[in-house]
Amino acid sequence: MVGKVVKFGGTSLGDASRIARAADAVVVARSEGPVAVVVSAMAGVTNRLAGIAELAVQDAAAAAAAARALVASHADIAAELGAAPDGDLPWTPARIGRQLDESLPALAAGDAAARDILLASGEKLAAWLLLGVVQARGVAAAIVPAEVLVRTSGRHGNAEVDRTATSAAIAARGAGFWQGLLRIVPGFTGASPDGRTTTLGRNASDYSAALLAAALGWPLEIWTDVAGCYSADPRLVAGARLLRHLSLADANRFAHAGASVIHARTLEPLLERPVPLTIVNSFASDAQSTRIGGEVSEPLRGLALRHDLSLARGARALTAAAAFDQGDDVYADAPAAVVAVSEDGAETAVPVALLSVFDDTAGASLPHRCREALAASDLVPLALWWSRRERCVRIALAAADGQPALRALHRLLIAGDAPVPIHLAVIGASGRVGRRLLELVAEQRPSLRARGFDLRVVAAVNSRKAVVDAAGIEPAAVGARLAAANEATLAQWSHDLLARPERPLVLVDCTASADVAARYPDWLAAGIDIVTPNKHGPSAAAPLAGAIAEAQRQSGARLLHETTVGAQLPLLRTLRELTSAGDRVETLEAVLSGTLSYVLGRLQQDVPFSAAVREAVALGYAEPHPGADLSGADAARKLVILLRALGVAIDLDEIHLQPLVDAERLREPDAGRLLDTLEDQDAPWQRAAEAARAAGECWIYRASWQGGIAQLRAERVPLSHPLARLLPCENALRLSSSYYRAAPLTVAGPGAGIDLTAAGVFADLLEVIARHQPVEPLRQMPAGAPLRAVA
Ligand SMILES: NC(=O)C1=CN([C@@H]2O[C@H](COP(=O)(O)OP(=O)(O)OC[C@H]3O[C@@H](n4cnc5c(N)ncnc54)[C@H](O)[C@@H]3O)[C@@H](O)[C@H]2O)C=CC1
Ligand SMILES: N[C@@H](CC=O)C(=O)O
Repeated sequence: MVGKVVKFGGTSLGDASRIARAADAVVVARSEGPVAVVVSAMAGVTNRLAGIAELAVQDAAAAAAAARALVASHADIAAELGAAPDGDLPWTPARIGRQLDESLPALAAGDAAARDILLASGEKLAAWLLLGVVQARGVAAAIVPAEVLVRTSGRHGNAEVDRTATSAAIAARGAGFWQGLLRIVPGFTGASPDGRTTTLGRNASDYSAALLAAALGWPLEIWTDVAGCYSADPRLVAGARLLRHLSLADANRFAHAGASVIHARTLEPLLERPVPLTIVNSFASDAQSTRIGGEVSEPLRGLALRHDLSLARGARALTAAAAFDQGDDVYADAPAAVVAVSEDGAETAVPVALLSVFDDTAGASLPHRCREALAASDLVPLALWWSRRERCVRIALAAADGQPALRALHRLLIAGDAPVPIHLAVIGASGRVGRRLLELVAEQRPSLRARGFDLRVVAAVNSRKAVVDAAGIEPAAVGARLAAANEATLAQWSHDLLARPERPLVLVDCTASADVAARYPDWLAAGIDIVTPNKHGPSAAAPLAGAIAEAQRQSGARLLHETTVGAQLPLLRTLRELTSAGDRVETLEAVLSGTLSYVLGRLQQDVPFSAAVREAVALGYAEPHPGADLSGADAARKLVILLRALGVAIDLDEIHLQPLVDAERLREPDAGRLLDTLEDQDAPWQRAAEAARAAGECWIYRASWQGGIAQLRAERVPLSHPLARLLPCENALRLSSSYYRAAPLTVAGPGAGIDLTAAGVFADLLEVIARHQPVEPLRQMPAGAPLRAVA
């Protein structure tokens, strides 16, 4: 009976909930026939184990403590899942812990065999966890140690597999063994001829699974965090297409060129004994996948970029570059292999990008079309040649040109005139700003399409529910889709979103939630751009603010939040630009709260305080909880954001803040009940307004920064004061600086309101979108590189 081999990557087993989902998938698969499962270590565990191995050399006690903590964390997850395996177990966390303790002296001495025992324990612990959950779901299962199946050389750390001996060892167990119990095998691991544990090199669990599938003749499913193989890396190319059916040979050509997701080594056993391979996204609700092998295949059309190569300078260099295609795996394993050597043999290498372009429908015209596409994008290749062996065009480019060329060629050769999809996840989609933003998306979509972009809402979330749909959600249908959706926690929908492969993905946070803002570093690190009117992220204290900045720096994704101060007023960007041009703030005063500007303005028009607050709420100026406005806390966040734009390092707790109404009453969590308590403020505020009027003054809620002190409070100012002349809801800023000394820089206008805020958020969105123009401007050749094109 034919079964299947299912392999789970580290992200698919990243935490208790993911392990539970993996177990669910295994149970379903088992109900359909025999299954063997291969597991990676939980995400991050192999790196931690490698760190422990290094630590052991310097500080054995610290390494022992770290190893114990790591093992214990797996036992904790088993407890959380309520599932510890039973039966005849080859290992348990306790036994692995003892083994690691015992191997510490050898690890401290740098023993490679001990290091392999340590590294392999990640997969063993993951197998143990999955076994427990699968058994708890009523499936009879057992672990098979990889050491009894995978025969390798004794090269610890990166052992070579003896495929013949491995196939024989797997087959020797007999059909009944594999078809009876569900078998769980740790990936990445094997054993040397003398029976010692070896490891197969980084990311080798796919290879382990392929060895097992080929030996059993069973199809292989690799469950990972992407839906499969794309026509280009979807993190780099907007509009990359999922390749649904590839032949094994084409997948091998693509993988050799550096296409991500599948490693060429994984395909080797499958090429020898063909069985189909399917790549499945463990997290996506839609069932997209790439199937490799099998009866159906499509012509290969895609691009792969490698940027871990170097090209030596010198007259003969590029001619030699063509030898790249004749050499076997000159570049396959070395992190920065030299593609060619210079004439004098010196390795004065410059980093290059190597782009491989496959289009099996293009025939002999492909090199010519590539040249034209590069020229149309003002990109100059260092070399361009046809690889007869791989049937693709290879293009060597200056390293900085790699990604622009990838995007340009993908657009011009593969995607054609199809618009670039921009994927949107709207958080707070049922709120006032969120709903208006969705209307703008619907209204502006046609004009954006004419400019080559296809705006697609792929996720919509409110405080209780979430819809994620890669096929797109009509903006007008978001409300209904959310109403019909399942409940989802922030952790759940964030996790689903992080697993989405689509890029560009822009998360629009239209909440006022600190919990949502706390996730920004994770999303940014995953290359998800964020656009938001939520002040919690940009005004966050040091740890979160630092993590947000670092995630942007590392991934290149951006957080845009121009509306967090003054809604759509031209403020933050201008101030940042002035600061980068050398301006230095000296003093500033401002009215930053639209709500309080409105309320205090209406007092002057004899409207009672409590009625004015209700009006501000109804007009959409107030925060979801108006206590944030009345306490001054919302304005304080704006002052922090404003000062940071001016280069002043400041945190919220440094602001001297006087609330507009007493702090006790603001503890009321229910917004409606808070409004009901405000009537007793009417008389005192009426008296205060009259007294001010009698003195030729009015009340404003004034923000100031002077002598390094930032404060916010209600103040009386003469009617002639520039900040006194504002209409209700208007904001204003007066800034004196090194460039604005003679007369202050003044910006004033409506500073709150749903329409203006949503328009500002949309403007930020357009700025993010503009970065994804498919063709990028001309880049310079690296200075002083005497390279000669041989195209
Ligand atoms: N109204 C205005 O004039 C301006 C508003 N803003 C900001 O715009 C943002 C949105 O304001 P409104 O639309 O008035 O708020 P709202 O209360 O109408 O909507 C908030 C939305 O966020 C959702 N939400 C709350 N917590 C969530 C969570 N943890 N996970 C997922 N969704 C969650 C709610 O379900 C709702 O859909 C706020 O940050 C506000 O400060 C910024 C500038 C001006
Ligand atoms: N509640 C705010 C509006 C959004 O930032 C205000 O009143 O200014």
